[in-house]
Amino acid sequence: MAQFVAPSHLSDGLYFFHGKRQTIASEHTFKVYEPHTGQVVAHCPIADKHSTDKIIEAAHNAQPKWAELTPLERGKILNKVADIIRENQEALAQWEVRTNGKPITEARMDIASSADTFQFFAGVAPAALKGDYFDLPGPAYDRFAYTRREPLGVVGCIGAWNYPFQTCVWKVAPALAAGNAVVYKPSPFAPGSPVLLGEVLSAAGIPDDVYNVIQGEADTGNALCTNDFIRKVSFTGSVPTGQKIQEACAKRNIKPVTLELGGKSPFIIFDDTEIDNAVSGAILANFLNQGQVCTNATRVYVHRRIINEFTEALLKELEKLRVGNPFDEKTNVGANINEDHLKKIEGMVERAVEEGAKLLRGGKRIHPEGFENGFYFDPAVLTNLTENMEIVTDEIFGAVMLLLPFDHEDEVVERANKTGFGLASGLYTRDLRRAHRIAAQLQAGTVFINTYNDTEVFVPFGGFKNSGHGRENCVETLHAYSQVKSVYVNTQPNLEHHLG
Ligand SMILES: NC(=O)C1=CN([C@@H]2O[C@H](COP(=O)(O)OP(=O)(O)OC[C@H]3O[C@@H](n4cnc5c(N)ncnc54)[C@H](O)[C@@H]3O)[C@@H](O)[C@H]2O)C=CC1
Ligand SMILES: NCCCC(=O)O
Repeated sequence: MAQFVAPSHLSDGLYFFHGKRQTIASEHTFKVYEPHTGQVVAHCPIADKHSTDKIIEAAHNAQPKWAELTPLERGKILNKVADIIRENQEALAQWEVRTNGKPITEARMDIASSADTFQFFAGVAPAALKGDYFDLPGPAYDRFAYTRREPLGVVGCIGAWNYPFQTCVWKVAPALAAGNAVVYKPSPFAPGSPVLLGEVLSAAGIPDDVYNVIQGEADTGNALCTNDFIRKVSFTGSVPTGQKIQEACAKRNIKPVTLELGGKSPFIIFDDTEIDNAVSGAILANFLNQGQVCTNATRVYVHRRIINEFTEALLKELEKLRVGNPFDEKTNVGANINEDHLKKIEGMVERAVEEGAKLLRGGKRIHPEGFENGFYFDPAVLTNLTENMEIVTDEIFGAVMLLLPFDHEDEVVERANKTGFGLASGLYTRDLRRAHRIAAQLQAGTVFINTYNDTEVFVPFGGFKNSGHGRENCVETLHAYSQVKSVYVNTQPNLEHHLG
């Protein structure tokens, strides 16, 4: 068992199988960018169907031995994973910044919470992966039934790029705790972190081929979804890709899917709110991780009576915002994931302004000194918007805050729910009765009251409506990575059996 030492570069291998970092031969590659410098740091080979199938087959062969361990035995290994992550928090966080461009202060939190995730699933698995017992007619010791909770086999996971390490952990920790093997395909925009996780898992004692990383784009993802050995797919990404994945997972054999998809969350600020608190909440809800958070509350509804005061306080607070070098401890907003994504956000802001929106600040690419080629965007605040503008209806996935006035509670709830998405929502008020009345009406998987963007490993996370189905981060997740077998028992098989 090798000790985990964070590598200084990953260009020698962005695959993980047979228990170590590897590369493969391939005719096709994609470029790996470092968002904060804008430099290409690797050319990653793309796994075709043949390579994908081979790695999945090895996982299929390795899984039964892992499944033979009891949940407690597996949990001991997963607790070691948590320990190694904590011991290497700084090195892993530095890698996360290089991979994704986010501020180091945020990356540290992502890594710390990933350790908690392994610890949580290690701890709950022995109690949660349990069966039931049923009496059948006759003496209880002659005939009864019981259930067993068994792993599914090999689970295929496909991730987005905004939380490269954490997204991977949210899938891998429960899947492994339940006794499955995993084949993970990261986003080609942030391929490194799951490979580092592989090295951590091996150092903790996860057997070879139980955890694997393959690389590629849509074709590789599709090869994963349509492989017969894959018994479940867990996906984090956009709604259109989620639709394709759900379809692909029904094609060759029926695979259950967990879909964590996009959002367009509303954030409602009532006129009884302490303005400074609401300003901090709105900034957290919009500019965390450069605005690249699925739960982001871009639609900020502010009561008309306080919207001027709120806007003034917000713009004043945003004068302190520091955009730039993500390794600087004082930076609040780092680099966007890549140039195309940055252009997409700029384009949405430009079109909104052409349609009549008023840009109050930011909204353009910037080139901080020393990092001129990095993908930096000055967070935007827009007002003078209407509900049917593209920027108000479509997911932006960038640092753009939209200010929309409202007059009445019923009106704002209706506007908040008028979207196909249903991932998250938030509200600020001092009136607790109103807060819970609205929480009950909002069509979203998570509601934040006087707070935003909290995620705890023991609280369910997932979407309503087109934002997906299934939950991560809770005991229920373990059930989604396992299946129930019912066993009927007759301890007296020699007794005469009566039909009917
Ligand atoms: N609900 C949630 O927990 C989260 C949702 N997201 C959502 O993810 C999106 C941003 O991430 P992106 O990487 O741009 O999403 P995306 O949907 O473009 O890609 C996600 C992953 O799917 C793969 N993929 C693309 N086409 C595929 C296909 N046909 N078959 C199989 N795999 C395929 C990509 O290579 C990537 O690994 C946003 O919509 C965001 O809201 C992001 C993070 C969390
Ligand atoms: N820590 C936030 C997770 C949500 C997301 O992946 O966008």
